[in-house]
Amino acid sequence: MISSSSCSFLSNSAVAGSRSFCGGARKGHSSPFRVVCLAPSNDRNGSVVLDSPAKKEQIRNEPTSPPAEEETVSSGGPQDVYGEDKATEDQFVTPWNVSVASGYTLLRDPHFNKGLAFTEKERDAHYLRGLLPPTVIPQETQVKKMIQHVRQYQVPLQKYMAMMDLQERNERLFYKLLIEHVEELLPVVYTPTVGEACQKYGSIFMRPQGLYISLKEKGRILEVLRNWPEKNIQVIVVTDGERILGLGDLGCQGMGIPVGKLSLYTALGGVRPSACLPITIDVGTNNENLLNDELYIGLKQRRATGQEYAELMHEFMSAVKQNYGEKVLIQFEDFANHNAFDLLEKYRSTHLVFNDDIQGTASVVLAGLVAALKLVGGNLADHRFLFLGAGEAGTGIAELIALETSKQTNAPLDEVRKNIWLVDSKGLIVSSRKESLQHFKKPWAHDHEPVHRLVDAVNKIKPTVLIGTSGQGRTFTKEVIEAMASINEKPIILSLSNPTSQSECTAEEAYKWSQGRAIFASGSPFPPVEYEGKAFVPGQANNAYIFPGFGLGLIMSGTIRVHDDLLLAASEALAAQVSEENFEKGLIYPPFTNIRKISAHIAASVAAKAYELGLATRLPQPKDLVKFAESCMYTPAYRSYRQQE
Ligand SMILES: NC(=O)C1=CN([C@@H]2O[C@H](COP(=O)(O)OP(=O)(O)OC[C@H]3O[C@@H](n4cnc5c(N)ncnc54)[C@H](OP(=O)(O)O)[C@@H]3O)[C@@H](O)[C@H]2O)C=CC1
Ligand SMILES: CC(=O)C(=O)O
Ligand SMILES: [Mg+2]
Repeated sequence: MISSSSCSFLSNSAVAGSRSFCGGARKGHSSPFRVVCLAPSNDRNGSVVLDSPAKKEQIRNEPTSPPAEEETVSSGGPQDVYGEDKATEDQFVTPWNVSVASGYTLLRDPHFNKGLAFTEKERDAHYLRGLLPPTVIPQETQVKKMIQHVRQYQVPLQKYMAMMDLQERNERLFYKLLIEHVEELLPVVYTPTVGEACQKYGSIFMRPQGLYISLKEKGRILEVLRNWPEKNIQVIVVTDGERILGLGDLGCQGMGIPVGKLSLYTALGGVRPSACLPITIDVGTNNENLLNDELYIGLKQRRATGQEYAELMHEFMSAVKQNYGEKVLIQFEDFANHNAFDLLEKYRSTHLVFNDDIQGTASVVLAGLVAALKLVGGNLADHRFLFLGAGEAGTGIAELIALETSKQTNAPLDEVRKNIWLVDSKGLIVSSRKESLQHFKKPWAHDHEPVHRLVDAVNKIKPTVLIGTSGQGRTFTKEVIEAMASINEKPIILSLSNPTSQSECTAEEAYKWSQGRAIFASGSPFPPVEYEGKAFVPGQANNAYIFPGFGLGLIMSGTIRVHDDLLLAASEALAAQVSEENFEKGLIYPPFTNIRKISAHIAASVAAKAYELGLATRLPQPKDLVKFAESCMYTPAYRSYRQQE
């Protein structure tokens, strides 16, 4: 056996950042075991050497006779559109090599396994002969095979499990499949199916994903972070599981959300999978079913609150900064609103933090509204907004609309807020309720008599835009939609709550009850609807449009703090991606098919704004930020492995 550090290509820093699964292999298997190095390796100029696209094509066409390994060209860097994934690292070129075990262990390492795509030469070089059936198939064929495999399942959760299984076996194939079939597979790895997966998380997973930090680890969180095998982390998505989609407190089982969001960071935004870290903070759960379930995987105690909660979170935030530095992005996801706003407020000036439910959602909805104005006319200031739901998503969106309107009109924020109304579980938010309101609702308490029912609020406020962020399914009733349609020629109706079961109305209901006049989008996807012989394609208003590109923009520019203007920049970039063809179909969001291109534009716009505000630390500023963003993106094509001499 040769230890990983004996690889002559490995510099000290590369050793620190490399994955070595040698230890596991030693314990588990007695198969031949040696160190191999992956191309890329470094040429003398410090640039990364990769196989050329032409050579990759040759491999595809002639899988049984791979070209000589010496035929390599320089790649990576800004010219290499979607070519390599190194540019999101801290230095422009990071000299690294990775050591992996060969043989049986290599096949069981999801980061490096290629399955039947291992070439004849690789099979010889890496002790794989006999461990695989004799056929060699290219990655493209593997993708075709896998999509057929996923499609054979009728039950969404089975499709989800097939995808997770693939992710655990062959990471690059997982991402290639997801990228190439993004419209079809997004509802499988993300909402709505991820909601059901979280509900059943404890029983469907054989192998833990991500990092669990519970109250038991108090005082030792830095130690726990150091147990994670990757060192160069760029994005952490963290939840405490208290508000998972619209499904409530799922405790430790909320882990499905950070895992799913981070797979979108990679597939949609091109952030390297090894730079992504899903974390669940387990402070207990108030979900009685879970507390009484002997198979529940989390802490069986009621949720810690107050000082105990704050101390654990503070230790976590400090440990993250200590371990990964100032520039790691921490995305808060699906915290309950009584913690979410406070955490964002507390850490926004000391850490690079972003709350997806408050800020990402706001940015995506503002983009959809700006696009919708092209269909309905007028400026933001000409419209009146009514929300069902005044929590993270509702007040986050409301605040960004107000900010943008105020910038456009030079009117004070307090003045423009008066055009925006919110309804919570107790009715319309009005000034007579102000004393008892949570702090994030107070700015929305306008003078009005109390109104209890949504339909009455619609008839009294006469909104042009109705937005559902209540987490309560079927609350946009026939009466409500008909009222919107009687007030507006083209009512804008957004049912943002997830998963599908919690959507305020279905696409079919929105079109049917508005006689085909609604401009509709929903948080979870609905299939196209036919109404009176006309096809309607509903859009998906989901923060998945924003956070991957937004995060990439922060990372590639080395931005150290999130500023509201960055959210506006992301929003503007997304709205600009809606084409005439999309508008003709009534769409206010572009299709997800082009999401990597969209993400590159969002990233560029966010980075440009960060440079303008002096928040970006990566200097000099690249000239063409879109190209730079594209060059930073991870691509899941297999790499050629070569043996160490
Ligand atoms: N499409 C997307 O990208 C996103 C969608 N969402 C979805 O939005 C929903 C809400 O999330 P979030 O804002 O974080 O949750 P919060 O818990 O912060 O807010 C929920 C709000 O809905 C109100 N509410 C609950 N029941 C009713 C009811 N019957 N009538 C009127 N209002 C009601 C609550 O009222 P009260 O304050 O009185 O309790 C609260 O104001 C979830 O389903 C989530 O999945 C969230 C983020 C992004
Ligand atoms: C989409 C999302 O972030 C949510 O529903 O919570
Ligand atoms: Mg969320």
